[in-house]
Amino acid sequence: MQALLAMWAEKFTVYPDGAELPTHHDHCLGCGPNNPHGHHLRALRHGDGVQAWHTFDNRHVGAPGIVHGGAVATVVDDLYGCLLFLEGGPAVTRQLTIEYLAPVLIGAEYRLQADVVRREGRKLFVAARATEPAGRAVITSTAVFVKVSVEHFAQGSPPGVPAD
Ligand SMILES: CCCCCCCCCCCC(=O)SCCNC(=O)CCNC(=O)[C@H](O)C(C)(C)COP(=O)(O)OP(=O)(O)OC[C@H]1O[C@@H](n2cnc3c(N)ncnc32)[C@H](O)[C@@H]1OP(=O)(O)O
Repeated sequence: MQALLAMWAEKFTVYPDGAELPTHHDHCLGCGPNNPHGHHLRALRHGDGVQAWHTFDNRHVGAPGIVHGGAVATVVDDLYGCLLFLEGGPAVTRQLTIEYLAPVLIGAEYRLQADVVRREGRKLFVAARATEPAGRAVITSTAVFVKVSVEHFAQGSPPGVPAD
């Protein structure tokens, strides 16, 4: 676990505009390339925020043809987690809200954008949206993240080690 924490710490560096941001780790449900249940999200720096183009597949279906709301929340939460790479240190989700404005469709590509709205002590207030190619927003979101030390994550087992 200590090696993983050290690797995370190295990811909090400078990323130029347009650069692809790193994954949190290989098995992350949002962005990990080696999680077979995951979303494999890839995020880019976009100005002071992050953006991603994302297509949900049938592993994340709720009503037929429509993405499960929890899957949408997972991806938005993870996109905020990518925004942290621009903040210079880790934080965790304390509150997450999603406004589901229109169904998110399986197989359709959406543009996701997340930005820091304001910083207050150890709190980061962030906002995100997903839009169709034509520009209509299908979800909007706000969240409160709380900055933590890298050691916060030592509470869990390393990925690949069964917790049960
Ligand atoms: C690359 C590696 C990185 C790793 C990245 C890993 C992958 C990222 C994935 C995406 C992100 C996630 O899923 S993260 C995983 C899901 N989240 C978690 O597991 C977090 C679980 N919660 C906790 O561990 C704890 O509650 C903490 C550490 C967040 C905070 O605990 P605490 O220190 O006791 O503080 P707490 O009382 O809860 O409140 C913290 C501050 O937030 C304020 N606060 C609380 N609720 C609200 C609210 N709704 N709106 C405004 N403010 C609020 C409080 O007033 C307080 O302000 P003030 O008094 O400070 O002013």
